[in-house]
Amino acid sequence: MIEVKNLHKGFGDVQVLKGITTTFYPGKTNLIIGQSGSGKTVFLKSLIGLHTPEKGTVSFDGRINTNFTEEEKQEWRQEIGMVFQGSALFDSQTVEDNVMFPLKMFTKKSREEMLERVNFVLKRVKLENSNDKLPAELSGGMQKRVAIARAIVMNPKYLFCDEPNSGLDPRTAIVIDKLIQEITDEYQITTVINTHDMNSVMEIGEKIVFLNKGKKEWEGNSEDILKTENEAVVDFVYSSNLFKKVREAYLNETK
Ligand SMILES: Nc1ncnc2c1ncn2[C@@H]1O[C@H](COP(=O)(O)OP(=O)(O)OP(=O)(O)O)[C@@H](O)[C@H]1O
Repeated sequence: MIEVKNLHKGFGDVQVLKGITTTFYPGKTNLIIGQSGSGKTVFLKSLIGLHTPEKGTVSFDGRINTNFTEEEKQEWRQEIGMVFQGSALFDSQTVEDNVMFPLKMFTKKSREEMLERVNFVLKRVKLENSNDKLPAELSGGMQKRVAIARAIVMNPKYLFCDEPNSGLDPRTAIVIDKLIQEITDEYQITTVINTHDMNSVMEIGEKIVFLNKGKKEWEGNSEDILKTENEAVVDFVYSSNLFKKVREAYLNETK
């Protein structure tokens, strides 16, 4: 569980996060949405310790990250998996080496043990028999799956994904979303995803936090978002005609 309390972060005179409080539970896909510039990336970076908040706390199962000793910080970092925009794989390394990288960095496992774990996670993302391929030989969706395999290879408690669907066609995007949701549930990971993708909001939004100008404007799940009358959420989420129609149909059905 990740508990965020009154989080503030600014740069110089510009206050970006203005007191955000929310809780992310294990086994749930938690989505952060909001307009460009609303503070989603700064928020995610503040959670993983890349930004230090001026005020407020982020606690990971009761442990406040800014209070960690150097040793505790190292341990905590190993509990975190990350999937970046554009996958961020090492181009010159094979799939196997990419996925094995965190194990080599952080564990003292033997090569056989590492390989066993790599093969396990590659199978989990349905990429068995791709060990020797280079990222350039894979489609965007497959690269994303390698990135997910690498993110879970250390068996993380927390998974952070920054725009995991960027650059993918809608069908592949849903496959990736579902995979993240399944893995989150299966291993009871606390997963936090920054997204622009309204399909993701509807498909896997078990908890959605809507940021507006650095504040938490609204939170709820994918069903709540269909019912909400919050103007800022409605303006943002239902700016497309398609989603407007989906909402109208839902509201008519549930009248
Ligand atoms: N390192 C920084 N120094 C100064 N200002 C920053 C820094 N990082 C972000 N900002 C500012 O914080 C604000 C929020 O940026 P952020 O990247 O979090 O938005 P976002 O919601 O992720 O946007 P997008 O959806 O376009 O990625 C912006 O006005 C940005 O210019």
